[in-house]
Amino acid sequence: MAMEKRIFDSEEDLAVSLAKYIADLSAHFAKNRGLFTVVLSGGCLIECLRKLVEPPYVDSIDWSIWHIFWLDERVVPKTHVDSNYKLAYDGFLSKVPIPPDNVYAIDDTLSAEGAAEEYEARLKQLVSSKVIDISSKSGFPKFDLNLLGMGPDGHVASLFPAHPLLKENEKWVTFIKDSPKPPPERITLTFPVINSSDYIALVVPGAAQADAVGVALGGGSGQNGEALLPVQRVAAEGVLTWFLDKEAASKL
Ligand SMILES: O=C1O[C@H](COP(=O)(O)O)[C@@H](O)[C@H](O)[C@H]1O
Repeated sequence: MAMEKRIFDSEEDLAVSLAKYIADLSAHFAKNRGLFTVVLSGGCLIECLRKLVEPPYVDSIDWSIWHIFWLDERVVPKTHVDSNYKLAYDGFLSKVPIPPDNVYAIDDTLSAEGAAEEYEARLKQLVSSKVIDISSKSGFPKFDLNLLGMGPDGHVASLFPAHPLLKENEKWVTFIKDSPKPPPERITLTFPVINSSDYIALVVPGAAQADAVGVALGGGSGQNGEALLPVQRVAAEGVLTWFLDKEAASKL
């Protein structure tokens, strides 16, 4: 795995650089695949995408090739303030012409178990129709770009510290009913899927995440050499790029 760390003077500079990084990847995949599969997190990631919906990118990106997926979702209606879909729609998707059929939201009418099963089945269909690639290395779906955020406790997606879901290595999509961060019921992609991505951007602005960034990039480990934090299990099959601002990087 190739890993790169980018540290910016401000969150504004981070957002500018992130937009260029994503636009360049969109152009790369347009040329080489004619499709661009992008996984969105919730949280502050969406705010960090704000430069993409402004000129020059809003006009220059070929949005018709984009296919949007969710890294994780809360089991709430799409209109609920806690919905990652609503966050992404209000802050990003409503502002760019991605074809609505290419936006794969999680079914908000189902239970946590049902929604996870349904999303995994939908991903399988999209693998069959060749929208999503399969990793020849892992056998798991391989998204082109996975846009990850990280919580102050080092969680990514809905994969929390010391939770048994960290070790899920068969399912593509699973569910949690005891999330330590509300709301408790969520569905999430699993680590084998996250780590099969071609490109992962770990977008981490703000002082609240500094301790976790310090542990993760400082190589902190537990007694058996095990990763202390979920974020330390992130390892892109292709390239992992950290986008940090000065505050987030202050403990490095
Ligand atoms: O609950 C969640 O938290 C993480 C991190 O959120 P942030 O607000 O600290 O950026 C987010 O990436 C995930 O998608 C979300 O469901």
